[in-house]
Amino acid sequence: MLRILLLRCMQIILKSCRETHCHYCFSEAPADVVFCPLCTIPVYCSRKCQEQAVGGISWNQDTYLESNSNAVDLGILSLTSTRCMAPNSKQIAEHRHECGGAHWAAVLPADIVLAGRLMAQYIDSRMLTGKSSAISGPNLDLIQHYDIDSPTSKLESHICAIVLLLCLQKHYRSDLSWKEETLSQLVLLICQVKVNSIAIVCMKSMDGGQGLTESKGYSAADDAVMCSVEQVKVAQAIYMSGSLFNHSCRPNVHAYFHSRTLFLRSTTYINSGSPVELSYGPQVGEMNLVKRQKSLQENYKFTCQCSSCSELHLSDLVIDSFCCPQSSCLGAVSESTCYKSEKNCVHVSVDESDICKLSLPHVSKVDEDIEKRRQHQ
Ligand SMILES: C[S@@+](CC[C@H](N)C(=O)[O-])C[C@H]1O[C@@H](n2cnc3c(N)ncnc32)[C@H](O)[C@@H]1O
Repeated sequence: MLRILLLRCMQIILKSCRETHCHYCFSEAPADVVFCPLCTIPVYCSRKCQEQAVGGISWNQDTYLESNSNAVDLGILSLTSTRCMAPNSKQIAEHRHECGGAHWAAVLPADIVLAGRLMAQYIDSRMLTGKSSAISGPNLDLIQHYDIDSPTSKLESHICAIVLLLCLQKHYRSDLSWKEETLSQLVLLICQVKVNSIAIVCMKSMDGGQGLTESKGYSAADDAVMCSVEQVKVAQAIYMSGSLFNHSCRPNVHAYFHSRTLFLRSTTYINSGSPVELSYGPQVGEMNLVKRQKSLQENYKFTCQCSSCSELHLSDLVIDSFCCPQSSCLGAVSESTCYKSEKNCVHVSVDESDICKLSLPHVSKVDEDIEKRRQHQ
């Protein structure tokens, strides 16, 4: 079995989970949450998570904000600024640049704040190595679709990049000099985040229990209870190597998360030289071909060319089908495919090697049968 652990990453909690989940490890937040000492945006499940996200804070009268209440006046916050602190350790705090000043991280969309975190990580690592002059942007080896983006989407990326740059400049103040191309680098970064970010999901019990992670599993037999669980999107992340995997509607690896870490586990034997493909969402058996293609186009802006989309699968035929009313007919008949089929047959590829032929009943005969049944009732 193939197991891959992917670490190099940057994450951001989704707005819908801001008050219910830890902003660092994404587990469900306990009743006694820990707040960021400098602003009211994030909550953490423990001091450890808070320190990892915020870093060491030097306390003084100017920087301290009473933030142990979510009801802090946003007007006051937006007027309050904290002194920019250069990173002084190897650990780069992901949230520090979002603290103080305008409350922008709570307002901008998650993917823009994520792009801001990547930019801040690049700046902080340069400052750590003493290269704080002439900031441009990180050179990430990630695909982007700027060329095919709609004019509205391009405009949105440009406006968000301008706002983000102003926010970052406010945080870093005069400690840095910015290159002219920084703005276009930020547009590029935003486009890369849009194409490559992965949704972090956790399993949530719908019976009011605690959130479950997939690895713990849940055995109804062991516990003699039934439990309904649902996948909940809690955060959005960029994993540098995780972003290299293409989508397949019949993936050969399954992605799951432990806190912030992405794991991939093979679900089938993968031949040497075959691509390792995961699912971005739609899968054969869950949605028909048309719906899968539509979902990938709408959410990820590409036309799926995976092997499963190049041929018709049995499940694509039967998933939205009617059950055949003829007792002698084994199959389920899809309304659309029935009329398109030639000589009253549909050719179905069951798997790559096996092609089977489904016989369809004559529509007029079906009508007769239905009429006969009505008369019997
Ligand atoms: C996260 S990237 C995957 C890695 C990318 N192929 C690369 O070379 O870096 C996602 C992009 O890859 C392409 N892609 C991924 N799966 C695909 C598929 N099944 N069919 C067509 N294009 C796909 C699309 O352009 C999509 O926006």
